[in-house]
Amino acid sequence: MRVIVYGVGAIGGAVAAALCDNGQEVIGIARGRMLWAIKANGLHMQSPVYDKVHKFECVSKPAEIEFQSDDMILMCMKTQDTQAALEDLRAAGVTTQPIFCLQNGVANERIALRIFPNVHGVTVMLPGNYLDPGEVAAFCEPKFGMFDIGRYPKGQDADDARLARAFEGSMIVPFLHDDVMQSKYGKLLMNLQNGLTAAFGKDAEFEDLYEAAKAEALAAIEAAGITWQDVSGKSDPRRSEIMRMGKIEGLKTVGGSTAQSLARGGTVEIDYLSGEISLTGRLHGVPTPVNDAVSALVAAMARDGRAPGSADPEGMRRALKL
Ligand SMILES: NC(=O)C1=CN([C@@H]2O[C@H](COP(=O)(O)OP(=O)(O)OC[C@H]3O[C@@H](n4cnc5c(N)ncnc54)[C@H](OP(=O)(O)O)[C@@H]3O)[C@@H](O)[C@H]2O)C=CC1
Ligand SMILES: CC(C)(CO)C(=O)C(=O)O
Repeated sequence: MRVIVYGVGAIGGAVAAALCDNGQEVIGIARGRMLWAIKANGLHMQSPVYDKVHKFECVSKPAEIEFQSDDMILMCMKTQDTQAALEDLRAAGVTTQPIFCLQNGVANERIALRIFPNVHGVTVMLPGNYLDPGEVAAFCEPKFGMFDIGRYPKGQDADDARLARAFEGSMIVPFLHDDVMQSKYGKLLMNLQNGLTAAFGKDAEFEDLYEAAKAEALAAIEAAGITWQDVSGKSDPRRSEIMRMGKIEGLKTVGGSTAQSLARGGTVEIDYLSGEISLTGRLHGVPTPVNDAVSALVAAMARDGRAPGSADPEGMRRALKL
């Protein structure tokens, strides 16, 4: 059994490191300078209690892999890159192998299920950082983080158990879940902070905007009849044991995964985070002005190449009359 880590960045890097520690056969798929750095020097993974370099096979696209029926495929790219990545898997001959979506938001599983029959969701609770090509970090201790794992749209099966076993005892703690999308909706509510952190900076005051975005989200998902599970720090008792925020000497983060995308330049995932709430609201007649404004602002910042933290929360409050 091999584990294909598709999209080696912050999360894919942490996952590859945890699996390598467990003696799993890992094949990474990466691109750009990340690919060349891993090929040349391996992947350097750090946490407050961890500092290792891992060497594993890494390729530039699925077509370079001869897929086997018992391979597991872990989707670790941002949602805006999912469709193209799935098409490359199909072209490379993937059929019934399990596709696990280790991604924020709730859109990936549905996108994957159009193409592949065996799709699984994973809620990723792991603050990860893509520092530089070949360099990734996770800021929690004692573990990098924890995953809820289950079949999409519901239930759990032997492939979920196989993935959980692959992580058992590693720096990532796996939990099997009967209704993983409930957990992923709970994580989506937390990720409504991603756009705010990206726009205004991780140390800015925007609690009022987050609370307003969350209230809209709760109204929209209730109108849609969606049930969710609170997996936030305040409510999920697993977090305090497994993942406490720590420090890594000499390393700083610009913020969550969306802020990191802005910092590196390129595209952002915001339409599948705040934008998922706008979509749900529009489908069910619930206004979502705060989430609409956050998506529009962060998309514009990405388009214009603006740095994370370069927008002013007062401007948004004024525009929204908050
Ligand atoms: N970072 C975090 O703390 C957390 C992130 N998540 C979620 O995990 C997912 C991944 O996020 P994260 O790890 O931060 O993202 P990163 O951008 O750090 O890593 C994704 C990597 O995948 C690469 N990639 C994208 N498409 C392809 C492709 N077709 N072939 C090869 N490589 C590809 C990207 O390349 P390129 O850079 O060139 O685009 C990038 O290097 C997202 O859904 C995110 O929301 C969930 C919890 C926490
Ligand atoms: C909540 C957080 C910040 C870390 O788990 C995240 O999901 C992200 O950065 O996208």
